[in-house]
Amino acid sequence: MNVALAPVLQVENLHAGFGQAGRAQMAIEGVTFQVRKGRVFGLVGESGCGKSTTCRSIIRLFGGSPFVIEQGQILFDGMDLAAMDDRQLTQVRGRKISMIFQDPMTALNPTMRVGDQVGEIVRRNHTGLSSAQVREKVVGLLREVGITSAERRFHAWPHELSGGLRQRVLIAMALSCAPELLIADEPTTALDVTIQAQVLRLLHELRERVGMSVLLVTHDLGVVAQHCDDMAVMYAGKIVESGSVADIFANPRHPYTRALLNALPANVDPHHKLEPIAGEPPAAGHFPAGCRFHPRCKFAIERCHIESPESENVSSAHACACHRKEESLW
Ligand SMILES: Nc1ncnc2c1ncn2[C@@H]1O[C@H](COP(=O)(O)OP(=O)(O)OP(=O)(O)O)[C@@H](O)[C@H]1O
Repeated sequence: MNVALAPVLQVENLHAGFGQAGRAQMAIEGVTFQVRKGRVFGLVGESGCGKSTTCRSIIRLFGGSPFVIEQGQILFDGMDLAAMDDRQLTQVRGRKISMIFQDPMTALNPTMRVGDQVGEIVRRNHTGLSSAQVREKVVGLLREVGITSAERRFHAWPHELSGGLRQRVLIAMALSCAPELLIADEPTTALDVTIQAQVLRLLHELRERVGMSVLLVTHDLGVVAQHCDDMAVMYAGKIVESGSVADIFANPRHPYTRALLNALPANVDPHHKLEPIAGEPPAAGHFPAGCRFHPRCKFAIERCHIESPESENVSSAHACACHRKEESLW
């Protein structure tokens, strides 16, 4: 086996949702995927399909909302994170797995200078450093994420930095523990397009330089095409298609993936009208019977209304959950 491609994270048949145990509404069901070592894995889908819930389940960060993992395993470094209690998870969270979020402003403390905030994390991860050593390490991290004049910016307040710089500060914090896995939940959605590209390029570079794996959440297939190696498409709490980015872009097998790809600007033929997917994705608690995509699917047949399709391989590293995945529909 190629050791470089061994999975660093394996999520197996994960069922999780919000509410009290026994009465919780499942937001994700049967979610299975692997993030391989040194690879960028893209999790893509429309708003509300369960991308954030999947990521947050891994490190169980829900800002106090009652949350239940009903079934499944989250295997990381030989441990099952789903079976760990909070105290055990603290040893993993922010040490071996770091996470960055969509809005870099709310994730920073507005009353603390950025250097001190990064320093706090450095101290936590590297005990026994002198103040001068902490400072040196912070400045090094700020430089590593491409912040120029790092010594000066050490003393800046978060509000003095642009959105792109703030996201870089958060990436510096996430990197201070040299994580094996970085979970980035829509890290660039709040940023404008040029800054988005810079931050994504930085993640890509770090993956190569530091060798970490990245789980990147996005609703943008263009981002997946440019920055990810492997991907999964989510719809209504389930993964409908997964595999290498090259395989899925060349040969999408799920009508939902196909529709998302059709809507990519580069694929839109100027002579044909863009066909958006009619209708809205259903919210947790309102999933239809059968295939969850069938009310919006122009290829749906009787079976799709009744029977939920299992995810099955269409080639060695490409799986799809659609009753019609083997047919030539397009
Ligand atoms: N704290 C919460 N309490 C109850 N339900 C929630 C909570 N957070 C999310 N949900 C529900 O779980 C489902 C999945 O939401 P989630 O945020 O994971 O989707 P998403 O794909 O990440 O969407 P977005 O791109 O908008 O963040 C949705 O139906 C949502 O309403």
